[in-house]
Amino acid sequence: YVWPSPQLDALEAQRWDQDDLFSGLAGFIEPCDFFTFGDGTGRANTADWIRTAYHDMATHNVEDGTGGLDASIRFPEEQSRGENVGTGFENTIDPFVGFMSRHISLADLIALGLITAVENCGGPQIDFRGGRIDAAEPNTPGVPEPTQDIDSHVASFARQGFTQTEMIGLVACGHTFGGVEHQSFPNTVPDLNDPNNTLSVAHFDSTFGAFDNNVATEYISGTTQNPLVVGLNDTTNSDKRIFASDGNVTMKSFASSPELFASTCATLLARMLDTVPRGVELTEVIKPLPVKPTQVVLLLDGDVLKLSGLVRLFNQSDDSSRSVALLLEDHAGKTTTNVTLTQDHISHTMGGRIQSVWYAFNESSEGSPTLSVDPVAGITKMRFIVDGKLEDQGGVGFAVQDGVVFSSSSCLTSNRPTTGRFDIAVRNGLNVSRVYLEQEVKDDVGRISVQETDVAPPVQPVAAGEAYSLWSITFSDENFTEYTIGAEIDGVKFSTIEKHGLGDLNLCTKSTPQRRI
Ligand code: HEM
Repeated sequence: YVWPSPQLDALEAQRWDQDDLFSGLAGFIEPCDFFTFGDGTGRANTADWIRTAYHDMATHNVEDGTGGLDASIRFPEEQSRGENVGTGFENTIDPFVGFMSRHISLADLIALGLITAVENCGGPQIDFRGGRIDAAEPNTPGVPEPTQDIDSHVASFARQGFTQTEMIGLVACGHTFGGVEHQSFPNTVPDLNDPNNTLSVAHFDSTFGAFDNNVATEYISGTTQNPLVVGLNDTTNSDKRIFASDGNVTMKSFASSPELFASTCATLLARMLDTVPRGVELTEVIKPLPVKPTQVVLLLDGDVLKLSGLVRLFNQSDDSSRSVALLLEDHAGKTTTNVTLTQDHISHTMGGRIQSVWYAFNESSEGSPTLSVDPVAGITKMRFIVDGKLEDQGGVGFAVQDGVVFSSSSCLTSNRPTTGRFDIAVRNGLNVSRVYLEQEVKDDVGRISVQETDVAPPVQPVAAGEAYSLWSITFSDENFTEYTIGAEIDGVKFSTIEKHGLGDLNLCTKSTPQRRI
């Protein structure tokens, strides 16, 4: 895709900046057997995340198109069903909710949780598409349980959209992580009395925090301790029935080839994540942009436009001799700025297999982290030159919108109660039909939408330098909410990326009057 695209940019960051400051779930699963939810050992967040994705998806019905990966597992009503025993779902959803935004649903985060867990803990790369929609209500029950017989399991996976062979694959791909906990399944797993496994979790294989084919090699060699294969209670030995249901052909192939196991899991897990209710349209597979501007902020500050941001070079070594230059093009088509950028930080993805190097939009590490641009000339696009090679998305450049920007003349009119004025600078000569503040709000089932508050056009134009006029709105805000700025320019909606809140503003002083023409 071509940058900027607000939703794809956000999904791309969450998917490919797995351990970065701004996004990334990987911090919750380092090391891979890390467990954050309550005291005790033997469980791992990775396993909870993978099981959550499966149980959310497993309600799908291919016939009527209902159910699927839609975060319906967040509803207490669904979590309290016998088929969803345990605390793993809460453990998964609690931290994920903080990563939701207008562009990323909880269901997308559940999908990304599985991908991050598998990729960061030794597994293959999994294709990710975004655009899942969070359900408004619980789905019909439908998660398979270990007490059911093989015919029920085959029928259950068929209802979810998977063949018998695919069922064997999916169960093995999931059960390379985690295990069965005594508290949830006391008849399958006894109290283990193990000081290194205080939650008494009988693991499916000897490496419960890692993706590998041990679940298959140990099963085929007869050394498996999988509690759903060698459990004392044969009624709950569902993995035994499933794995053996094709005469062990599939499990033998997994045991003899870690590569085949990994590639089969990559395909099956991607399909599992893309199993969504009928009518939901997923995006294209989110590929990493090789050169990606991020956190790009343009503000009007007095008589200058200030540009700040970062550019990420994906899959690059940490090379101090690399040169990265930023070129800015103005409304007349001229390149007005050509600065050499400084390295800012490094991030990793896929468990350290891929590294990204980030450069900040400032000329030196000591300088201010912004570039000044003449507002009259303005800015229309960015280009980068990396070690002499032009990076401009095949000629289109990286478009920057300078038509409607936040003005740093915004200030607090009163501290108690908190009342403030947002000044929004609108470029003269543009066809701007609306300016509004955007606030992310949650509905009564936790889904995020955007609430718009119109900013009335000024009664008389208020000049802000030669190129801009100010539209202002005064409002009180007890909740210190943050807003993005939205506008309709030539009938097309646009939003700033950065958020502003009254909490960030200083008290208005006499030196920030509004000038009138
Ligand atoms: C017939 C199908 C399946 C049955 C009967 C089944 C059964 C179970 C049971 C009884 C547990 C123990 C849960 C606990 O102790 O709280 C479990 C755990 C787990 N299952 Fe499955 N499962 C099935 C399919 C799958 C699939 C398809 C996946 C993923 C692709 C999956 C992923 C997991 C994971 C990761 C855990 C470990 C959870 C943890 O350790 O916290 N399962 N499964």
